[in-house]
Amino acid sequence: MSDKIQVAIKVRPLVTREKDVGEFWRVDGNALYPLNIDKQPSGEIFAYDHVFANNSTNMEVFEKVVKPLVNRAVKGFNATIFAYGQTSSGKTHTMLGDQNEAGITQLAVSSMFDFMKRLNLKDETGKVID
Ligand SMILES: Nc1ncnc2c1ncn2[C@@H]1O[C@H](COP(=O)(O)OP(=O)(O)OP(=O)(O)O)[C@@H](O)[C@H]1O
Repeated sequence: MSDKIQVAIKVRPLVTREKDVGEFWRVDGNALYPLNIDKQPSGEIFAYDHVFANNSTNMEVFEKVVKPLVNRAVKGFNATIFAYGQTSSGKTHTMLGDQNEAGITQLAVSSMFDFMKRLNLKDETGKVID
């Protein structure tokens, strides 16, 4: 990851009220192609560092975007991840997850604890803390 700021888009699945209208976007690689009312590409292209299609999991987002930052953070570098988007775009689902999948916050914290475990840190008696 070379750029200091990276932007990743996660397209969420349609919710019930949107199903009659259908998908608004076609995802291809790291680009989004808006679809017009006939579901044809409108000709515009929006490209980002990463684009995750609507069947992507939070784990995929974590592995691709978050884990490299966690790996740097545990070495002392600063890192920030925030979700930005209009209401109901899926920020909470991505950050916190739901009953079916963990969010990237939980995955990041778990990953940090795994890292600390591998350091075999010892308490004052010399016993490895697990
Ligand atoms: N990947 C996903 N799979 C299934 N459902 C999803 C997914 N992402 C979002 N949703 C659903 O879409 C709806 C809106 O998502 P969410 O509440 O995360 O949006 P939000 O951006 O946090 O909204 P707000 O800004 O209004 O709080 C919710 O019903 C959520 O369960």
